[in-house]
Amino acid sequence: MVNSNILVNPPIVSNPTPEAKPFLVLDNLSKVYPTPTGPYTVLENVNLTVSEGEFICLIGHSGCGKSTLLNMVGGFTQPTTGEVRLPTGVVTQPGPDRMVVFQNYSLLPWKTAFENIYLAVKSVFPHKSKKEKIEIVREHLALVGLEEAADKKPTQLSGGMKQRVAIARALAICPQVLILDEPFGALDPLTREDLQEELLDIWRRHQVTVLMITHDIDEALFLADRLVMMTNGPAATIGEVLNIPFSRPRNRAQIMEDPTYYDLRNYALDFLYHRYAHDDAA
Ligand SMILES: Nc1ncnc2c1ncn2[C@@H]1O[C@H](COP(=O)(O)OP(=O)(O)OP(=O)(O)O)[C@@H](O)[C@H]1O
Repeated sequence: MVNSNILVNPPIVSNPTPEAKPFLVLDNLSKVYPTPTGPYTVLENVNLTVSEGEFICLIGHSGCGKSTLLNMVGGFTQPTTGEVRLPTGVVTQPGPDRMVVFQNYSLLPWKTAFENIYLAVKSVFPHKSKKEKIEIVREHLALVGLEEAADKKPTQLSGGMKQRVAIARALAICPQVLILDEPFGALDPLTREDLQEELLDIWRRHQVTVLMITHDIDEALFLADRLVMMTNGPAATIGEVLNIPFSRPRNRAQIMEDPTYYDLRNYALDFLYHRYAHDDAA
């Protein structure tokens, strides 16, 4: 267990609403599921305002409702109360402006890497010429360094390569928000670190707004502008939001030499394993 008294410089804890212009707004969201034993409140009073191009990581114990929250942003499930807003309006259904990448890659196994991306591009840009669509696919395969693997099927790709294809497919249709549900959870540590660096590079070039679930505090501290820490369910909510002040582009070795890194890390660990310890995790 981590003792919060050991913090030398307490990290800056931000309010959920930054001063920058709001882009994605989670406004007083709650989610209640009907169950055989009565209504079950998963989330309550969730408020968060995200700026355009921000990188947000979400952390919290298993079952607290992180996926439920991102599913509401994705439009796959509707909030019981409150709403998710983008400048284009209230989110009521899935749309190409919000693309999701899951941990299990979700590629079509009978299609090649190229075809998996092409299908997504074709469905979102039906009016583009075939030449343009092929160009978009090639450009995005190159973005994730997979030009050579274009004709391989998912079974011929490693986990890291499959996840690169899934990210390329999501970005090829130019979403405004990229939703990542523990995208690197199934990867070995070295591949995971490579993909974190690639994701940061892609994010910088695409200027996409990212919401990412992770169970890994170090991953969140390397990637995010802000780390959203969830309380435990039932009726989970956002407990605190940590500002992660490291300048960009980030260098992992440099960050790990910075005492602030350990202040933030200890603070997040204390939140998860002391203040909001989970029965199974405490
Ligand atoms: N359709 C549903 N009906 C009833 N309960 C549900 C439904 N979907 C999810 N839940 C419950 O809501 C809670 C939150 O689930 P969710 O998958 O959002 O958590 P999570 O934080 O993403 O978990 P993990 O980190 O393990 O993926 C869990 O208790 C889950 O059992």
